[in-house]
Amino acid sequence: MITPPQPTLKTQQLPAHAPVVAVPMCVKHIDGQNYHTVGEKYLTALIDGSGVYPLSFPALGTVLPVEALLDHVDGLLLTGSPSNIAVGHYGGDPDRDDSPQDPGRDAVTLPLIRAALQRDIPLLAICRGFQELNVALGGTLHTRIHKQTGKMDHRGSDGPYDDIYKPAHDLILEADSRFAAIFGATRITINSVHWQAIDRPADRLVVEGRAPDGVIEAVRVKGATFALGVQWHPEYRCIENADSMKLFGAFGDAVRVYATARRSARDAGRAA
Ligand SMILES: N[C@@H](CCC(=O)NCCCC(=O)O)C(=O)O
Repeated sequence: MITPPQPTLKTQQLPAHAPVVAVPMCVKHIDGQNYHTVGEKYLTALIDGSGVYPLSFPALGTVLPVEALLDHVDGLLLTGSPSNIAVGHYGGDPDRDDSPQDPGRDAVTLPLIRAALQRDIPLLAICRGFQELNVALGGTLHTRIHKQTGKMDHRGSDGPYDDIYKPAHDLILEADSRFAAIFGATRITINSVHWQAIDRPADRLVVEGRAPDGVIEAVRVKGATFALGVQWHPEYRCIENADSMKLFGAFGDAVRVYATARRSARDAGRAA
């Protein structure tokens, strides 16, 4: 039995014109109805860590023009989720029979990632979002890392939350990587709450960090101003972790630069 979710962390007051970051939601089935949800810790991490407004976006990609969303936002955050990307999107081995699926989310995030990268919108992808980034760009996944010879068990415990998201292993970063520059270090300690992981990284991804067992944990999109993916959970109690605040702070800085340019272009269009 998992103890109730962590208490809502203190959230700062944002300036009126703080930039806006889109956060695609997941579909949960409760009592026969669909609910569109997002974990609160991602929202408070954007507010407290990045200084931006989160804008949750429903997983209705088959009826909503997801690309139109990008005309109104300054960044994209792809959250984690217990659900897995449908294997059909990357041609991998059959997933476990009881693998939780979320086709509604798949239908939004995979095209949204490609569209955001075409516009060079700042993007931060976390856990499932990290895996979506790889699949959207043509990469593949392992569906059960703990079954791989020589790999650690990267799954979280059964609770309570502080145990699930406790520090689990080191992250070893390439010395010349964007992440090493953000953290000011080539080795940090991270949490781990995932069954799956990148198998073949997409051609556009630079692998910047791995776990001690070689599992890919940090990637950067080649040629993008700010498009980073992480397999761990920096959003969890973000304000209590210096490395997490550095990562969300760097994301917020990139979003503010993009927002300024977007507003200037919009104002110039109005003046014309
Ligand atoms: N289902 C995938 C991705 C794991 C993941 O995103 N875990 C987070 C769960 C809840 C949360 O913190 O948002 C896998 O198992 O690899």
